[in-house]
Amino acid sequence: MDAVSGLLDWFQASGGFLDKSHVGFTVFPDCGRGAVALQDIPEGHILFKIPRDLLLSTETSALPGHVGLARWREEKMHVGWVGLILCMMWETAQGPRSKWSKYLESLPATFDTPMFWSALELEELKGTSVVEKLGKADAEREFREKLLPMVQSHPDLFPPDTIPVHYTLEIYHVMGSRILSRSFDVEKDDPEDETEGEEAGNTSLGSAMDVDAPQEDAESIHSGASEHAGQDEDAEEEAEEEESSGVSMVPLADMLNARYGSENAKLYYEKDDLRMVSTKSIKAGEQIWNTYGDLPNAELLRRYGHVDMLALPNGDLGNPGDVVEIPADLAVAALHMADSPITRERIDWWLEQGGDDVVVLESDLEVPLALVALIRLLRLTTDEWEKAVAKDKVPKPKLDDTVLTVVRAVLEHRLKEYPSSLDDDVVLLRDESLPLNKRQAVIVRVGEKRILTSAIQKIAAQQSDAQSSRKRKMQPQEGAETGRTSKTRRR
Ligand SMILES: C[S@@+](CC[C@H](N)C(=O)[O-])C[C@H]1O[C@@H](n2cnc3c(N)ncnc32)[C@H](O)[C@@H]1O
Repeated sequence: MDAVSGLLDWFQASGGFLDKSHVGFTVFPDCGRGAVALQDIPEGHILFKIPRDLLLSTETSALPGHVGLARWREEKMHVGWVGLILCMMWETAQGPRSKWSKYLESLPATFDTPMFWSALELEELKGTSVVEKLGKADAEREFREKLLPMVQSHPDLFPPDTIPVHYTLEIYHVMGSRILSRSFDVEKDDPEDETEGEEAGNTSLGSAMDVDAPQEDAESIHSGASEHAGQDEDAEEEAEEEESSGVSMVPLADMLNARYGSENAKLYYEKDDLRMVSTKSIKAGEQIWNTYGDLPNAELLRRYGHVDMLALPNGDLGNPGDVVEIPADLAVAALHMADSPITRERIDWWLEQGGDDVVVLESDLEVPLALVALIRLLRLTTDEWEKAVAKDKVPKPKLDDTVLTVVRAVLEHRLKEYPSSLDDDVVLLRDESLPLNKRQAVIVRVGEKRILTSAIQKIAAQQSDAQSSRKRKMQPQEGAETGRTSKTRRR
């Protein structure tokens, strides 16, 4: 725990407050370092406070000022995470001269996240959405096209002999992963905002983890993190609007682990500091958990490198937050429609109307309404389609038997995207010698396949009920016959 005690000394010497009588830090066997209650903690208790100037961001690092703020923006260093990554590299290169050297030393330098997996390991994630979301190629493009030119054109700030030591692609990925797994999106301290103390600013947006508004009016907004990777031209233009300067590394707050449904502490912001506050009473000896937004295992693995395994209501082990992402294109395939200009036109219109290109099936197994609306749109006759466009109206998500049959076909197609069967994967998980990355990949697939399989079974049951009821309606009704018979008899 040397790294932690050094970090705590630095934290307190730099103006941070830690309630040492209530909060300790230790290593948990299955989640690494984390916080523990040293005595019973009531709800609403301040566990620690981080002065805003201890946050590490493009606002607090001196680097953007040294480069020149105009140049920084011209080179688009304020878009995405590349600017913060460069600040973290530069602060590390400053060694003990950096205010954050003790903090940076304490951060992990290796990760279990799929960003660092081999091609063979990534194969295990086939069928899940993890691989396409990694954005490794786009991240590396940012490194080559934005970060390196900036570094090479400022030998005063980045001496050439330090480039192979501190500004490599490998370190770039490590810094990106530190941000992905540990940053917070912190609302700027707005000098225009005249309100005092607790009324500071607006609610922050979500980054790796959320920071909430001041406790009284705390209202959490979960929004996607503006990740450094995967930004195409359009997204980049949008991102320009969305400045990334609030994305901050927050010492100590990033030492808390999280598990589905276990949150008992949360980070709030005030005008001058951020505060980790208990959101429930916590018993002595219990872990102090933050929340990462109760994410599905696919996202936990991609961002944090771990998965959640809890007892589910049906007795299985898994993550209640698991979901299956279904590309809208699968509806086209399930309807046996050709990938023609006509089909493309409808899909493009769907997207223009605000429809998503991916629909999400959750563990409640409810058929996603967006999928129903999309299927109905694709099935419109030419006349109906033209009317829908003229009225600017996407069909209502009415689920009838025909649409249900297509939904089932979509889910069956989706299930086939995984190379192995659910049963095979369940057997695989019994093998205790399975390497960690493979085990986590199998856990992700199993969670998703269980949802798909159960949803298909549920639809099959609905279809067979509907079929039986149709048969009953078509057959002469027994009651009526009996009635006639009895009438006849009576006669
Ligand atoms: C914000 S940091 C928390 C502190 C971290 N445990 C450490 O040792 O520095 C997030 C990282 O903690 C680990 N972690 C958090 N919650 C976990 C959990 N429920 N199970 C396993 N690992 C977890 C993951 O490695 C994740 O990337």
